[in-house]
Amino acid sequence: MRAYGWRHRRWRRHGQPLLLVANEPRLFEMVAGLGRLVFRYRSELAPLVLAAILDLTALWLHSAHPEGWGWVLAVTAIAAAVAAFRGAPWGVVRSEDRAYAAVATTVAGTWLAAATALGPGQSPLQSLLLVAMAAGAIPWWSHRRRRARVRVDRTIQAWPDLAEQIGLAGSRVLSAVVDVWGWRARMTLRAGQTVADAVAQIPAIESGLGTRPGAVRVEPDPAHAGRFVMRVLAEDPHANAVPWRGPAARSVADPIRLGVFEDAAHVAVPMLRRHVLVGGIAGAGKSGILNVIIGNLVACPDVVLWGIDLKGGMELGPWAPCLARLATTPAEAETMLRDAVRVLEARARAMAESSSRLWIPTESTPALVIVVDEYAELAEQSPAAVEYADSIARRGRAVAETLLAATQRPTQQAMGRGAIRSQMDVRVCLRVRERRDTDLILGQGMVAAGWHAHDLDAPGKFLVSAEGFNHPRRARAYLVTDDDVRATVERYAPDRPALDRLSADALDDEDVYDGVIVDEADPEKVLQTALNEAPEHGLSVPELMRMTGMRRTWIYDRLQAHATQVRRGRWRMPRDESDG
Ligand SMILES: Nc1ncnc2c1ncn2[C@@H]1O[C@H](COP(=O)(O)OP(=O)(O)OP(=O)(O)O)[C@@H](O)[C@H]1O
Repeated sequence: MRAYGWRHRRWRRHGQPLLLVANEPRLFEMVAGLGRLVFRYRSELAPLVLAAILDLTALWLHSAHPEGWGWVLAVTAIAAAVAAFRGAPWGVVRSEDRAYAAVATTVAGTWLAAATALGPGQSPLQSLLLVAMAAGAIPWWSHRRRRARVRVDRTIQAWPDLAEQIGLAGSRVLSAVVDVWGWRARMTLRAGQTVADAVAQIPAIESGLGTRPGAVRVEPDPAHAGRFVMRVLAEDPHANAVPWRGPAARSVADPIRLGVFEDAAHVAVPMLRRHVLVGGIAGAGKSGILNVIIGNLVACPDVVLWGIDLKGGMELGPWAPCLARLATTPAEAETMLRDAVRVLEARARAMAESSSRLWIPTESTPALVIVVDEYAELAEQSPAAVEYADSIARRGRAVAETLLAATQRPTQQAMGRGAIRSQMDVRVCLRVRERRDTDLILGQGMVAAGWHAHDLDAPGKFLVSAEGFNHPRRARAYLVTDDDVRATVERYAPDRPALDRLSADALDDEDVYDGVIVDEADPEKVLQTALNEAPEHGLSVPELMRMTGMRRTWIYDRLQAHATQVRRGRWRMPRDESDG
């Protein structure tokens, strides 16, 4: 059946003779269809259109002002220079694009000048025009960003229909830009709809736009509840590992750069006075995140690092020379956390006496960060340790004593009974198996708000929730290789700080070193005893400095003479000597 439009109704009302219009609609439709086609493919047709315009202009100039070819050349030279140096009027910024614009302007202008003087029909001007057009058209047609812009234009035009089909009827595209990885658009929703509606429709949007699954991101507009930014990633910016370039932090107060967002911005998270929870399935990259954080903190002279690794030191062992203490058994972990509580209390007392509210980390009064790899293991094997950790989580911020804990599923059971999970200020969520695990790591309701960690598809990809990080932006952590760890340890281990006097005094040496009883009057004897009784993984120089009260060079002299290095930066007496 034929559909009759407004033209028929108007003609019927005004009595237009039917005979005259019999073939006109078809002709009209054909012309309109052709016009639509030309408009749709205007970008692709640009070289042909330019050649036609040049021909017609040359025809007119040759007949009206054949002597004006000199002016044409002068204008060409100026236009080519402006295109080359400013990218104007085409608005191009990249040097290759400016070069293309300048060459195209020069060729077109020179041809026009010649055709103005000789006439466009003069042989071989038409052949030259054809060759030049073909040569210029090939890079034009194959230009990636041009094609992307055209695709975006078409998508924007088609959006109203698409929006109906994907359940976002009434939404509109306000503006769109093509970027390195794809394109992004500012969108507005129909009154009453929210970003949550757009988030819920992400798979439908991907299907409607014909992208690969996981290519669309929806980010709320902080200034308007009914608007959002939609990013469409033609390529995954995080497809390849992002190499770590070494520590960027120089103080524990500096934000730590964990990796990069999809727009290549750094993920720089402040960690001073913040407890950090890193969660994700096995192999998701938890140790990788810990490595990035530790790799930065070891370069900060105002923080002391302690580590707990109940996998026998497998994960944190390589950092041992930079850790003032490393616990690898539940008993050591319990002692360490108990000591941390003592440090906390000593600092709190000192601050109360001096009426100060915050412990300011400096090289002589460093912050204390306790790294716990696989927290669930600790909770299972040492409930007493968890009591101490709980206390640190609740009271540690003011005295600059914080926890950095990694675990697979931070259920209440895995985290121990206390309030530790709720005290975690920075949450880093790597890939999880089930949606509800995201809520476990990041907090209740986060999946519904668009934090889809179950969609992360490679190790090291993560979402971060912290103060100032309120939107689910995907990021990928830097990859810290074993060589990076070795180089960083070598560079920074000799300069690691010891705890301040007040904190060190709060520790009971008897307990700390598994029953080593030291005679404080004689540092030589203290050193001898400590090295004899040192644990399997040895003692670090800062620990020995604290025990003996002597300087680094004094310790090194004696270590070189008597002790062996069991691991980089960790010392004890050779076994036969200590046994004897
Ligand atoms: N940022 C990253 N970029 C690329 N690959 C990574 C990244 N982080 C980790 N990986 C890869 O993933 C593997 C597993 O990472 P990692 O050991 O950190 O995971 P995990 O979550 O700690 O696992 P587990 O719970 O078994 O200890 C690594 O061997 C590494 O090859």
